[in-house]
Amino acid sequence: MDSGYRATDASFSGGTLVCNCASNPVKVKVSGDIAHNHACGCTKCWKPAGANFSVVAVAPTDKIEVLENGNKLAVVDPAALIQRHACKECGVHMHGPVEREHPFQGLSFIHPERFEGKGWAQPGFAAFVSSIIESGFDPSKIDEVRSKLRSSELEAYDCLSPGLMDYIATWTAKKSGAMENAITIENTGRIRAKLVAEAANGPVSFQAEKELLEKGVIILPDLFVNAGGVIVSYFEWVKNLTHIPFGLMERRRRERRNAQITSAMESMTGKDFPEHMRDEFLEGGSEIDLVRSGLDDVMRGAYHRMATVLSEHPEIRDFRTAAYYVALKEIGDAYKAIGI
Ligand SMILES: N[C@@H](CCC(=O)N[C@@H](CSCO)C(=O)NCC(=O)O)C(=O)O
Ligand SMILES: [Zn+2]
Repeated sequence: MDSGYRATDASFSGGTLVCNCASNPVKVKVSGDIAHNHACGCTKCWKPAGANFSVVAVAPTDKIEVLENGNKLAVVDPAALIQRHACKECGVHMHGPVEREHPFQGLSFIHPERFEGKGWAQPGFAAFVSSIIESGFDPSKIDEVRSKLRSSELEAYDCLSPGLMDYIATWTAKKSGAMENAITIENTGRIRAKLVAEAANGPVSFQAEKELLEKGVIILPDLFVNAGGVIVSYFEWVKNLTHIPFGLMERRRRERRNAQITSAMESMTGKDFPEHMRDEFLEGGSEIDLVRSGLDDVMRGAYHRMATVLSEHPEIRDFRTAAYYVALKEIGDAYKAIGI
């Protein structure tokens, strides 16, 4: 990094990475351009001797091919996200695919300085800068490093660049269902699920829902699936109004009753109550158990009401419409009951 880079060639289309061995070097072909080239200060990436930073980029894993002496490669840490394949003799990391489910899945980390040819894209930023301290760098000198990086036009970050962090967060949010329109007509074709449960609000677009329903996919709507938070908030409200925790009045009495039942069963049968059930059976029901039980009951009741609507009204064919039917009918009935 200190001695600079050869110019980026816009027409660069890959090449061969070669390890540091004087004889029988490992050779890995990259068929296509690289992306996100950056300097990395982390302790995991391979660095040339004496360097504080590695230079590391990604390429699609299906564009990577081990050409020669692959038998010299071993995975550095099989538990790591990046499966860094290093040459057992010289230690250079030759390729590191990300195979597990992750925003970088399908990409392989490589070190462009190991390309035989030139023209590869220069690093665009510096990542994991503070991590160099973990390798023994003097923390009091870290500001000098940051300034030096910036003067080489490498913005210094302690994780990845904001663009990549946003990409990772977006992937995570979409996966958790915490984003609206995570399923649209752009990606319904790739959905193999038979059941979609909307864990957050509005994850399936209107058009996508139509397509999925036509394909026979069952969609459990957001207003049902993620109602748990609202239900337990209601329990909390009721508890606040009564100024008393759920189960306070009955718990000890129930414990005594359960102990009586246990000893009666033991004396009637002449056998000990099964040890693995004893504690749970004797327990009088803590507040959290009661809240979970109440939540379970409300959710089952709500599901049952939607299912009844679906079976009694053939013109209603999906759970969302059934849920709205139930909700609006209850509001209507309540209005009628008070004469509005
Ligand atoms: N402080 C730690 C950071 C290690 C780390 O998280 N490294 C990143 C970046 S590597 C290329 O940019 C990472 O994604 N690692 C995943 C992995 O190593 O499998 C340290 O320095 O050790
Ligand atoms: Zn790294």
